[in-house]
This record gives sequence, C-alpha cells and structure tokens, in this order.
Amino acid sequence: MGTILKCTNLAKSYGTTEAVKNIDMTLEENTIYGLIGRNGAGKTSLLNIITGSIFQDYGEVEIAGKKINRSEDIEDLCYVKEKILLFNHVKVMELLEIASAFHKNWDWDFAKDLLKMFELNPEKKFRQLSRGMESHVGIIIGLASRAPLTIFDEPVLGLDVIMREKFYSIMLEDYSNYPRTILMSTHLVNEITKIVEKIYIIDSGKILLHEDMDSFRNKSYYVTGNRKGVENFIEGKNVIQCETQGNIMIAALFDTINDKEMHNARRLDLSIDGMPLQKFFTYFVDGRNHIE
Ligand SMILES: Nc1ncnc2c1ncn2[C@@H]1O[C@H](COP(=O)(O)OP(=O)(O)OP(=O)(O)O)[C@@H](O)[C@H]1O
Repeated sequence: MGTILKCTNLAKSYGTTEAVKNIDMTLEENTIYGLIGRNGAGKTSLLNIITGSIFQDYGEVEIAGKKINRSEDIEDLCYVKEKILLFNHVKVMELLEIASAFHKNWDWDFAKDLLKMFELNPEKKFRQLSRGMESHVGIIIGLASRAPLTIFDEPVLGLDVIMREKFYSIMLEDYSNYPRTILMSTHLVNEITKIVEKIYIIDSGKILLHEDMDSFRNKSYYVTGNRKGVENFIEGKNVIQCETQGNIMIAALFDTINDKEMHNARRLDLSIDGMPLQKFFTYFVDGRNHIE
C-alpha cells in the first residue's frame, strides 16, 4: 500500500507551551486511523499543521508525495475542523456549495442523501444550528468530499449515541465502496475501536504509540489469579498496570501470549481476558488509574 501522508519531525510551540514535539507520522492509503489523546494532548495542533492551517516551527509534511506549505489549497485533502468558523451567516446548502468547489470527487447525490439522513434543513443558516447539527454539516462535507485524505477533528461532538452510530455505519459503508484514508481524532476511545484499523496515541505533544487494532487486540490482556501464579506468569512481560486484592492479583499486559503460555496459564488456574482500548489508554497514559 502507498503512503498518503508523511510527517517528519514536526514541532510547534505556543510561547513556552510545546504543543507538538518532534512527531513522525505515516498514514497509508485506504486505511481508517484514530488519533486519541487527552484534553490538551496536541491533537488539534497536529491536525492543523498537517493540513496547513497553522505553520510548524520545524519539520515537514507531505500529502500524496507533495510537500505542504501553509494556506495552500491541498487538492487531495478534506479537513473538517472541530468548529466551522467564519460561516455563521451562510446557509447550510451554500456551505456545501462552497465545499463542493474544493473537492474534485464531491458527490452531490450522496451529500443530499446525507442531508435527509441527518434531517438537516439546507435552508437554515449556520448560526441557527445546534452543536450537534454543526457536527452533521462537518460530517456531510467530510464524507461527500470523498477526498483521498479526509481528516475529522472530533466529528461527533454534540451528537447523541444514535446519531454517532449512524455516522459510524454510514462512514464504514461508504469507505467500503470508496476506499480512502480517514484520520479521526476523538475522546470516545471505546467507540472508535469498532471503526478504526490503526490508532495513534498522543500525549503531551508526543506520539506514545501507534498500533494496528488487530495487533493491539492480540497484545492487550488482563491476567487474573492467585498472586504467586500471576507473578510467575508476568515475569519478563510488558506489564502496564498491576494490582493486588488480598491474595488475588490482576495484571494488565501489553505483550503477546503464545500458545504454550496460554496452556501454562490454564495450568496455573489464571484467567486471561481481553482489555478494552479505553482501559489500556487510561493505564498507559495515566498510570495512576486503578484496575476495576
Ligand atoms: N492558539 C494557542 N495559543 C496558545 N496555546 C495553545 C494554542 N492552541 C493550543 N494551545 C496549547 O497547546 C496544547 C495542545 O493543544 P491542542 O488544542 O492541540 O490539544 P487537543 O489535544 O486538541 O485538546 P482538546 O482535546 O482539549 O481539544 C495545549 O496546552 C493548549 O493549551
């Protein structure tokens, strides 16, 4: 598979705040990525640099093999910001018309279907929309653009669970018909595990981890059982959190467990269960969290 985005050694500070610290990131064609991080981790700053919305202090960005300069119109990119500013007085339909002019793969039939699916009145002015409706407009632009690289910054802000599920399923269906690369930042860690193929975890301006979701699932486990047994089992393994309650120990592992070790665990009467991404994220990024 080819590369659609390549960032090398990106850095950005605001005064003394280092928002992005020497980030390298490579996105492959036709893949859905999740970018997860806490508040203030640097997600928006990174996405703004990638898309030429702000200028990095140093480092390089290439989209589809072309070096990106600030404020340049990037043909292969659709960037849906967390908040669409500057268009308050414009009607929804006018906003879609503006967006359509920038994207060569724009699909009007799909855009109109999406307006109906999200029950959005195209004659309403942007300033009359609720927060959730604003997100719908961003989602319509992002999906109907069918850009080779589509970047959503917090696309589901203000959407209820039904509308979020609707967005995820429409996106997946459209992606299977029109493969492209989608990078989506979000706080809703558990929800995106069903959608994304790869994740990047960012914290304090640095990429802490990037991982294939399949490989993540094969590496993230809870091991529970009597203390001695768990201690023996986890020796030499990558343990990200460990707790004891009386004689019972629970260890959160980020490591592979081979067949022989699985057999060994059964012999020691240990239980091995998959760990959800959200739990992994909290232990990994904020080690103070307790195992529940
Ligand atoms: N225009 C700015 N001026 C000064 N500091 C900024 C500016 N934009 C961001 N920052 C700082 O840079 C850091 C990263 O912010 P950023 O908005 O990129 O994080 P984020 O991960 O998108 O956060 P959130 O999830 O809360 O939106 C934070 O410490 C933030 O306060």
